[in-house]
Amino acid sequence: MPDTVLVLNSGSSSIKFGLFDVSAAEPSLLCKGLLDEHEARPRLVVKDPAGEDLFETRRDAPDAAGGHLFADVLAFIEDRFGERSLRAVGHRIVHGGPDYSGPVALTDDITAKLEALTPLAPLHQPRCLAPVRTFAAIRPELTQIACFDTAFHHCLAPPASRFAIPGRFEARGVRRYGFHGLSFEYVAGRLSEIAPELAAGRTIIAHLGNGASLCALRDGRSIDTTMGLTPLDGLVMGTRCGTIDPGVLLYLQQHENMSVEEVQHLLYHESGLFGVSGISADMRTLLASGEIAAREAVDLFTFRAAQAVAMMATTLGGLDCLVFTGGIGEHAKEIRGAIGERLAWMGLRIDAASNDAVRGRINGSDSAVEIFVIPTNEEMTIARHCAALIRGRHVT
Ligand SMILES: Nc1ncnc2c1ncn2[C@@H]1O[C@H](COP(=O)(O)OP(=O)(O)O)[C@@H](O)[C@H]1O
Ligand SMILES: CC(=O)OP(=O)(O)O
Ligand SMILES: [Mg+2]
Repeated sequence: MPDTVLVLNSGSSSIKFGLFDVSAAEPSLLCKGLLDEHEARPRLVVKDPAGEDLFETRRDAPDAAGGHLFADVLAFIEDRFGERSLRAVGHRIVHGGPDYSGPVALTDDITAKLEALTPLAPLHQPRCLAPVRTFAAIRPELTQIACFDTAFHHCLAPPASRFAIPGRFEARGVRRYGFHGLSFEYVAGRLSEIAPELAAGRTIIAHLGNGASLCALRDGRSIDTTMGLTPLDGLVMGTRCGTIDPGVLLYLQQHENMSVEEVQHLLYHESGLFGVSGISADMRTLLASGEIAAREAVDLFTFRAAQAVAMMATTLGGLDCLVFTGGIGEHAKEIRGAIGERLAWMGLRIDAASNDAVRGRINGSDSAVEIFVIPTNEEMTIARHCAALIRGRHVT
């Protein structure tokens, strides 16, 4: 019977999971799946590592953040892999606040502390923590481990970590944290395997998914990122506005008489690609649409992403390597191509034929910057951290 770890990745647009065998030095995937709560009858789908269907079940009605479906996942695992195989559940927790620079075994107190960070990640934190509460209720003896999106950026230092507001707020934790760290950590590791000569260089990883952010890395460590105190800052996202004049928020409250809750809802749920296009938050839908508003939303997305690459390159003092990842970064060649074109002045050249291929190195031979597409795997990062933690030798 293998030692296994169940990994949950609750993102803003999906809940994914993976079951990993952690008996060997490197975790290996046993099965993966998706909890789809968007349908009238929530659905659990489990596939083998090659993507072949293993199991599917539906519930009659939606429940709180897939609670019953999490119990179904446990039942499936115990049925398939034996009752005592599961050593821990590892969770992607989006906000770790100022205290966590690495993974931590969850207690009720820590979970409550993380719940208190909900105002700083209202789209994510409740979705990440709901399964923690569910598992604690149905399997109180099970070890649960939090792995934070913020931890990879814990080394951010001034001036990159600061806002230009009075220092007393920084002392209270109002600073740039950064997110998508589990993804950046995985991709940085893959880059050092694929192109070890670039590992010590100046790299930007563009995680372009439903949420989107850039990370500037030197020597494989984060030195700047586009998200800040919250995952609202930076790039244009599916339904989030990204960087915005803070005066807009004051205007909306003072002149549009919007409440704090209404402004929050507007910026997290009704803005970004969805708000600008008025059509969809989904990049696939926008790229396939003939509507002008769809094209304008896509244009704004690539305009702001390219601007942000130049900004991160300034932090790095130049650029050796740009990596695309996330649902859009991995699959939307049009978006990679448009960002590359906007950065031609920096010497970036994307090779059209390589860009059409799904992954790998995509720069032309005349490019001043190496450009890659590397699929992310946040679940693998979590599995590695959990395996190290349960073996009692965790290093961050
Ligand atoms: N083939 C594709 N072409 C363009 N966009 C795609 C493609 N596949 C996925 N995407 C986009 O990726 C985004 C979702 O990214 P993903 O990283 O899966 O999301 P999440 O942040 O929820 O993990 C959506 O905007 C989706 O349209
Ligand atoms: C932090 C964040 O934006 O995550 P996601 O991409 O899953 O929305
Ligand atoms: Mg994601």
